Amino acid sequence: MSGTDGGEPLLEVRELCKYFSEGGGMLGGVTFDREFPFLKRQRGDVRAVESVSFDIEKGETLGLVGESGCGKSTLARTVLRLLEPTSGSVYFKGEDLASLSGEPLRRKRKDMQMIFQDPQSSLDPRMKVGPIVEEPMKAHGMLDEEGREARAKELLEKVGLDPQHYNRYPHAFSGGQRQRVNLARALSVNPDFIVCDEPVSALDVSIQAQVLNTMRDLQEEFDLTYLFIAHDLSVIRHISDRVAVMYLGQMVEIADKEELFENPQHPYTRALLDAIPVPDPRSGGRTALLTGDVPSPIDPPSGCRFRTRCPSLIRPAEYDMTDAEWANVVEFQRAVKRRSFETTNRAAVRQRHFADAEPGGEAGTLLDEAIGHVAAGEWEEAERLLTESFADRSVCATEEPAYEVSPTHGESRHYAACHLVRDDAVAAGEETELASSVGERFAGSADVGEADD
Ligand SMILES: Nc1ncnc2c1ncn2[C@@H]1O[C@H](COP(=O)(O)OP(=O)(O)OP(=O)(O)O)[C@@H](O)[C@H]1O
Repeated sequence: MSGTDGGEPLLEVRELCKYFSEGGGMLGGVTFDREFPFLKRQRGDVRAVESVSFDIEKGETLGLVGESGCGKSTLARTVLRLLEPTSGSVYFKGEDLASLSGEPLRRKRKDMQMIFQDPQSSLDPRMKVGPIVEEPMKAHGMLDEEGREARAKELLEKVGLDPQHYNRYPHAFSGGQRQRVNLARALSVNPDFIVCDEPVSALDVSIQAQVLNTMRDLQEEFDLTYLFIAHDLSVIRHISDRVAVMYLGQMVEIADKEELFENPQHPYTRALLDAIPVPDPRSGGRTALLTGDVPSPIDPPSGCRFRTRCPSLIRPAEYDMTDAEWANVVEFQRAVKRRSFETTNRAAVRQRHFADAEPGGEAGTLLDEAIGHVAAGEWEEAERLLTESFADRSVCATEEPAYEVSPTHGESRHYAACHLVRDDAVAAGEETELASSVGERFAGSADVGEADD
């Protein structure tokens, strides 16, 4: 899903995957605990980044947002080839980075710099800031000693520091100033592209905006392109032209900033936006929070990875249910999975979960069976029956979503990986292998649920 129209992309990322091996083992990936040998551990690859595609146009800032552990840093490092991709391609100025190694890759790296979250630990405390800024120039054989010193002083001034501080040590600077030193250091080799990994997260809120403004000024002056990672949507809103939202290793939505904030299409994006603290303390700060645990990237859910927490899971077409009945079924299935209530008897379970709306027909029969298991304390049986009969039959489980919709703000393309938008889509991804094997019965026939989020 290339993000932009018109201009040449500086960076093109295609179907990029990065898996971390968690060992294999002789027993087919199963290991045993030494202290508690009855405990088995399933090992497999951590699918940190899976099939990610996007473009970044020259001169723009793409904001990358998502909860901790969703794969933002791994994606950034894999794009820069600091980590070897498992598969997929990264084209920088039209050149496939995967085809480079050794000296040509090292030379290319000059054009692609990275700034990290913690300005403290990324600066060597034993070095003065002048030599710190000069270090990358030295490594790439740029200028002579005098030239490097002059450029370092000039850059210190450009990033908002006093060039007289050339001989100071990092500890003499505040957090914001240290991040400015990092900026000067990254700029020293005249890069085209800078990956900024949570560059202001460790700074006081009052300092964040100042550093972000400097970054924007530098972008203009030096014709820079940024991939800007943050978990804080207000920071993303401040700096980005377009925004990409990541969940459990995959892109779920990419759109123009205004489009993403004003017309979000993915329930995960909406949940993130709802979780932004609001300024009025009387409203309770946060309006809604994401519930449920993030599944393991070792064994992510089929279809849409967000479906196990999604407030808008689509009802399987084969069941005749009202929205309220379906909402109760989903809530019950998740509660059983979490074992989040005490087992009592059938009537109490019904009263607790289906007082206002209980489905009849085939769904009602299955539900009755599941409630019977719960009342008998047979949690596993209940969980299996509910998952197989309901959650796994949703199109959200059987088909991987990939759609493009028409934007209502701006010109950029709007990608949304959610089946809820399929009726409005101008383009859709191909049916996956999973869909054709598991979901044949449901493909093309599932109904779009109207559960509100
Ligand atoms: N070297 C590694 N070996 C195994 N798993 C890893 C490795 N690095 C990252 N992971 C796993 O990959 C997933 C993505 O991690 P990553 O650090 O990229 O996420 P993130 O979104 O940048 O998180 P944060 O905002 O906390 O930095 C996580 O499940 C993490 O545990």
